[in-house]
Amino acid sequence: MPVFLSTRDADFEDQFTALLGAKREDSPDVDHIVAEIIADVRARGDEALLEYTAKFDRMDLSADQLAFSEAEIDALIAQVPAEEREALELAAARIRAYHERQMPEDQRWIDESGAELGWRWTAVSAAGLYVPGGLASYPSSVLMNAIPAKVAGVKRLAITVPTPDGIANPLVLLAARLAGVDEVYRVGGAQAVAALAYGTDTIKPVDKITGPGNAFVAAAKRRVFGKVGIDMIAGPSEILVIADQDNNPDWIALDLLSQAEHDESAQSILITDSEAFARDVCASVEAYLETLERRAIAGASWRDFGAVILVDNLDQAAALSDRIAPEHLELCVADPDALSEKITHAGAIFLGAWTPEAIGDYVGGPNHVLPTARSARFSSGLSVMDFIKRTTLAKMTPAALRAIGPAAEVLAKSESLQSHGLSVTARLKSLND
Ligand SMILES: NC(=O)c1ccc[n+]([C@@H]2O[C@H](COP(=O)([O-])OP(=O)(O)OC[C@H]3O[C@@H](n4cnc5c(N)ncnc54)[C@H](O)[C@@H]3O)[C@@H](O)[C@H]2O)c1
Ligand SMILES: N[C@H](CO)Cc1c[nH]c[nH+]1
Ligand SMILES: [Zn+2]
Repeated sequence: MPVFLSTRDADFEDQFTALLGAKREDSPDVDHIVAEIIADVRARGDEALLEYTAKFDRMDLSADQLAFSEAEIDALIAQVPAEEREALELAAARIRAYHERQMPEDQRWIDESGAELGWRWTAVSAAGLYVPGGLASYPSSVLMNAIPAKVAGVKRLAITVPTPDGIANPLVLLAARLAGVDEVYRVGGAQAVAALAYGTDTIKPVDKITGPGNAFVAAAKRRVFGKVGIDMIAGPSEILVIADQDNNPDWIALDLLSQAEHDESAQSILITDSEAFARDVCASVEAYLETLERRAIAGASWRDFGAVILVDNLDQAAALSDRIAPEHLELCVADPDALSEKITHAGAIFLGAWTPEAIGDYVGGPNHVLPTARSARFSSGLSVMDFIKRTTLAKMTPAALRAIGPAAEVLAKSESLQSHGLSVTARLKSLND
């Protein structure tokens, strides 16, 4: 059973704080293992990569088998049934259309001093896209990573994806082909992140690593940040559903289970103002757990990290939601738009009972790579912005330098940085000569 809290409980604040602090992905053990793996891949390159792949994914490869060849990709793609290809193409088109709107414009203007100022956007040169593949396979994540990168103009796209026991999902390769990915490597976990960051003989280093993954992948991304850019910490999935009693308990139960089934470390939370509805949803979750193929994973997640919170009103629900800062927030209430106005911290919001979170996972259009573990307080879901960077531009004229240069001279003096000041003085002096 998940924990059941009520804001009326005398110790609610303590219980809620304990829920927020629940250790799901930030464990020192994981970080310790990951640090060793990264150091080993840095030191031994492909050799270490092959050993970890044998250990964790049970595959004995040679270095020249790390990358999927074009012929292997062609053969796998040929196996994809038409229905799956069409669904993937629909998803790709919708994701592309959504992300094309995100591309910002360059700016350039002349201010009152006569200085010309601005900025321009350019893409990172090479991006490494982590596609999870341990407990489930994620063709949709290929699209969610690669399409924004392509829209941004990234020249080289490399995917790493674990293929446990050597089993590759043909749809992952088709998604890579559809999205214009250049290289696909059959490696996963912290070792893949290390290879993308530091490079090996086979995998050339990239400038930015994006994509979701389990606790090992999330910890590895944290550790390589600085050597390369990363998007965010997109770890084990989460859903928070705020629902009133006018909902079908089965629908809400399935929404909670949809994220619980990703990982034993996933987290599903229901906030409602109706105790009877909460009990109905819990009963429905238990009933579905009897039948689901992934009941072991979903059941463990619901038991260990699931929660039901009873509130007096929806304002309370919104305030608690902001403290949780969930990856996914479903608002199944009479006026979801009004409630969403009261929410500040969430990776993605799904408005109304007709918008199951799973639509966002596949075909809605917005990105499904989203911040987890409360990091929606300070980061956003993956977007075109993650693959571009801004370079500022400044162009002075003699008149502009005359107008603003003296202030620079004063500030340089106050910082005791003589050459800074003199570089301005020399130019101003030449104007007066
Ligand atoms: N937040 C998001 O946007 C988002 C999107 C999709 C999926 N996800 C999450 O991604 C995760 C996918 O996890 P997964 O496990 O299916 O695939 P994964 O590819 O992330 O992890 C598999 C790899 O983990 C490594 N690993 C496993 N056990 C290990 C151990 N004991 N020591 C060292 N390394 C180990 C192995 O190298 C293995 O190849 C789930 O948690 C899911 O919820 C999140
Ligand atoms: N819900 C995941 C993000 O947390 C994304 C996903 C991919 N496939 C299914 N779900
Ligand atoms: Zn999902």
